[in-house]
Amino acid sequence: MPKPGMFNFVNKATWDARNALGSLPKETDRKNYVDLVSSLSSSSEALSQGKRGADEKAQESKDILVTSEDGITKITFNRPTKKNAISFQMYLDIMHALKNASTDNSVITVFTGTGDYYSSGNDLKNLINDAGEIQDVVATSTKILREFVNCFIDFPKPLVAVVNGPAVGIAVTILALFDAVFASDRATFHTPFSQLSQFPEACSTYMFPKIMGPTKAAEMLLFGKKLTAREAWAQGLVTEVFPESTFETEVWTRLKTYAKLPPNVMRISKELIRKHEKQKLYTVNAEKCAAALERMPREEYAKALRNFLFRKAKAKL
Ligand SMILES: CCCCC/C=C/CC(=O)SCCNC(=O)CCNC(=O)[C@H](O)C(C)(C)COP(=O)(O)OP(=O)(O)OC[C@H]1O[C@@H](n2cnc3c(N)ncnc32)[C@H](O)[C@@H]1OP(=O)(O)O
Repeated sequence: MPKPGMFNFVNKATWDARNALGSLPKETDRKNYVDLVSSLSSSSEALSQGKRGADEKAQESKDILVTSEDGITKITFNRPTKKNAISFQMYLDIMHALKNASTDNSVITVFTGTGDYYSSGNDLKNLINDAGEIQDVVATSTKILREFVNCFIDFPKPLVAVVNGPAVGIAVTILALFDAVFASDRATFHTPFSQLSQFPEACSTYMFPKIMGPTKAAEMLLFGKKLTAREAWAQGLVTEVFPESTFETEVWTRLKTYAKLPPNVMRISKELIRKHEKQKLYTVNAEKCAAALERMPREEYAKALRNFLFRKAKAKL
């Protein structure tokens, strides 16, 4: 083989390395190569395990709790004083937790909330700065949102929501990407997007009509109708509703049984279920994000935000 040119970096490096070996017998050359690759792969595994361990520690932020027990990784919205509203940091922590959960030893992954709420959705204060001024952070939000939703589309193991109380906004829409949704009869499901001058996210514009039919989906996504747990079950968004008094015991007993099912077959079945939809879901997610960036009526949005942020002060007047 003639010596490759100086800008042909990879081939030149290969050529130089081979040349340096001189006339080594082919078999010895092959064995050395296999030994080298084996040593590299075991050290890179150790490195990634060490890194994963460090990541696990890093993700123990106070607002998102991650625990793993009985084959179940539990991701908890843990910001009860703010009704578990999801801050920017929490979106990042959840993505991190999902990435770890996809490769840890657990069989299923579960989301739930601390306190009386499951989650009040996006933290509306994500969009204001320390001085209380509304900022145009739509571009940043859109980027995080797209990656966040893709993590749910791609999540390879069974994903279950244990909806312990009211859920609002993105905490509701994302449920359509879960494999099972267990709700307390105290839970409600509210998507006030028009009231907030926002577009429905998390592929709900595609998944909700598919799950509940277009008119029921429009009732939720366009008109912001709040559903009770039983209504959400009747529309197919919720798998099963449990009485509040026995909710935790019944649900966790059930989940522990599910976590004993063979993990590989569940993972492959989930892949087969989602396979034909994946491309569509990525597209819908990207389209919603592009619409938020380019077509969001910012004045209406700012007004809706101001109404929420200053509602308590107004009520006192
Ligand atoms: C990366 C970005 C991605 C963007 C993705 C977009 C998603 C869209 C959505 O999720 S839209 C949905 C947004 N959520 C809401 O509109 C809910 C707003 N909150 C409320 O309407 C009410 O707070 C309530 C109905 C959830 C609860 O009412 P209640 O009267 O029982 O309690 P308080 O209002 O006093 O709430 C207690 C404190 O919690 C704060 N809080 C609650 N929800 C949010 C929230 N979503 N964002 C920010 N803060 C929230 C509330 O302000 C109180 O705090 P305070 O005690 O400091 O006043």
